Amino acid sequence: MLLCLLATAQAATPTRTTPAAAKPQLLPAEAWDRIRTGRVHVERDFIDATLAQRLRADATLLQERGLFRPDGLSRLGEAKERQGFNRGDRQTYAGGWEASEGDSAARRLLAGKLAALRREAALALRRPSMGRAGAVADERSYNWYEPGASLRRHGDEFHEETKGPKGWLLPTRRSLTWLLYLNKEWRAEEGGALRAYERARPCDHAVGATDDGDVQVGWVGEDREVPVFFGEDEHGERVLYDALGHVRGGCAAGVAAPPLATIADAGVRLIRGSLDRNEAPPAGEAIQDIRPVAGTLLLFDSIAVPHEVLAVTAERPRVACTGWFHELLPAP
Ligand SMILES: O=C(O)CCC(=O)C(=O)O
Ligand SMILES: [Fe+2]
Repeated sequence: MLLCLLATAQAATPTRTTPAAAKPQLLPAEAWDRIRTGRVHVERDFIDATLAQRLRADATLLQERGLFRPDGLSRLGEAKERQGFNRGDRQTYAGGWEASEGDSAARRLLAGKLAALRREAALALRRPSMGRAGAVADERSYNWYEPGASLRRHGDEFHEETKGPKGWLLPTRRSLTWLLYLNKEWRAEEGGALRAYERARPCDHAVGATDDGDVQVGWVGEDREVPVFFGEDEHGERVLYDALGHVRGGCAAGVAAPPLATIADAGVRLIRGSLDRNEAPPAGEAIQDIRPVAGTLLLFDSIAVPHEVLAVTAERPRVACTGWFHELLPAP
């Protein structure tokens, strides 16, 4: 996390080689290149139709048993129960993945496949702590959207410094987002697309965080996108710096949680997860809409890619299985 990072930042370029044992098996090498440089990978038929059908039936049964809770986009610092979510919001399964209720065997099958995916991702993306089963948290759940429901634009993870009192509380953070859809023959007219906001211009660098764990907070660059990270140098000064090693802002040591907008140089485009009401979408983004068809897996960096779920216009619910692979945070 320290500013020997200016040297390590360079190491995050695509010149690295992947060890022979790291040969991707579940996904092609291009998938990991896309994800590593801040794009969404879409893998159709990650699970077969039989398992998708079993998981859909399982989610439906758990929903009928009242085990889902409305769970829109939480505002940091406010208790979820007080945020007034209802069935017009996304609902998530509130029981455990290992619960004996429903088709636990189908859930176990998926868990096995996801564990293999996580190991492969840890090697291919060089995020070693993500590969440690048991040592690092995994989140997974079912998501349920009644007709009309949607999920506003958001990011899945942020720099701890920007989380207020919730920052630095946990030993891990979300590293990689996976979304697996369960909707049989879902048509475009049925809405509910996952809208991803990728960078319009190409990026040649690893996004999300440096090898030392400094988390990405923005982008710079003219023709190509260069990620900007936030960390501390050896004197305790707070520094924004890009993947090429250039300082892009900062402030003196001892300033706790400085607002990034006040310490970033003018050219830095800070990552915007959720937007304020009436706020125009940030420049430099490209929209990608993905239909949530059964068996389709989406994978992307949890920090670099804001996204939303467009309103479901179908007369049936939209069902997904979603989660995050975590990695260890460096000590604050
Ligand atoms: O249901 C989906 O497709 C996306 C869910 C999501 O973005 C989230 O839970 O953070
Ligand atoms: Fe999300």
